[in-house]
Amino acid sequence: MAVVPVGEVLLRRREYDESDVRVRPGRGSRPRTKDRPAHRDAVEGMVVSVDRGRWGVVLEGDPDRRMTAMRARELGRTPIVVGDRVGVVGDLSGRPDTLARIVRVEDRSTVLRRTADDTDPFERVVVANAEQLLIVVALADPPPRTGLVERALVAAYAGGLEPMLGLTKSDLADPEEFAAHFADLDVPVLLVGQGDDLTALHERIDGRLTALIGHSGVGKSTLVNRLVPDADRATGEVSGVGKGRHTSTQSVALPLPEGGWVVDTPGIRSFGLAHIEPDDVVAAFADLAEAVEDCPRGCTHLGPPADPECAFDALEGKSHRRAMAVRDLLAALASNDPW
Ligand SMILES: Nc1nc2c(ncn2[C@@H]2O[C@H](COP(=O)(O)OP(=O)(O)OP(=O)(O)O)[C@@H](O)[C@H]2O)c(=O)[nH]1
Ligand SMILES: [Zn+2]
Repeated sequence: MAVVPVGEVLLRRREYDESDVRVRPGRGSRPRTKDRPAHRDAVEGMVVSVDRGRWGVVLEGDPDRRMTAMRARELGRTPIVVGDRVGVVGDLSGRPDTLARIVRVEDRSTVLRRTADDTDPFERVVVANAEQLLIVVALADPPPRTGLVERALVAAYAGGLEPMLGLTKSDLADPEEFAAHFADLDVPVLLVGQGDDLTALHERIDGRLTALIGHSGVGKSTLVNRLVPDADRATGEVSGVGKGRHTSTQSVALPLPEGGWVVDTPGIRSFGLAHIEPDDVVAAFADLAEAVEDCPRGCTHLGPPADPECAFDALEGKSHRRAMAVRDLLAALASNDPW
């Protein structure tokens, strides 16, 4: 039975659209909302799928207690996304043709966003409350692009997710050179290709909520099918309870047999970096967050010539190396090229 730990912050309630509230990990500055006395009897659930006005919800983290729900009218157009912690009332039996009602959406502890692209003009939260982001990258076929990974890392740090890199196709190319780019960030790097042993990955994802992203063709589906042996069936089941067919552009949470969830995020091609400030990224690193308190006001931490007095440049040793690696991420953020 999968049980997803519920962060203290998630127990507070949300009554309006806070999808624009920026999550600053480690600062304790969560948005405050008024407590809502109604629906005290609502049962806690997690959203595992979204399909045109219907949400797949599991009760208390148990994949076997799955139901379809609608959004209560009083929530208006409050976005509800995969990973959201919700309160549900009504028919919770999950039997065919029954519909529960989502009456509450809890504050999110993390948000992974995507920007607008040509298929979807709106910026959206793709996954809420994921503790980690597994960035799946092929070492060849297609060749890896550090820029793409840097942007994913920025989105993870700014959204409060712990990132890790999962490299595939190490049978086609040596991982060392690519992995070296990210060594100073202390991002865990795991081999997760077709022939790789997944024990180390399981140690990190079992019992937790992990979002997976990856460019088309990197082998993400191959990996998901190894992690969740009945993933295709699970996806089908989720769609079966909704209004229509599952659309492959929606995120879906899949239960790991060992407990915990992976959220597959098909079709994500860009991240909402335009709305991220350099300090949102820096905040993910305690030593660097402290250092930048000595930076001049408005410092973007890019170093000379833009920021000649950046405190990053006064650091030494490991912190300096990490600062320079973070500076590379901030440069990717500043350039704001799409993937
Ligand atoms: N050589 C090699 N091929 C792999 C590995 N992992 C996956 N592949 C192959 O790469 C191709 C793409 O894999 P998929 O799992 O479909 O990739 P995906 O990232 O889900 O791509 P989309 O389905 O397009 O989103 C398939 O032909 C896989 O068999 C690997 O570790 N090594
Ligand atoms: Zn600075």
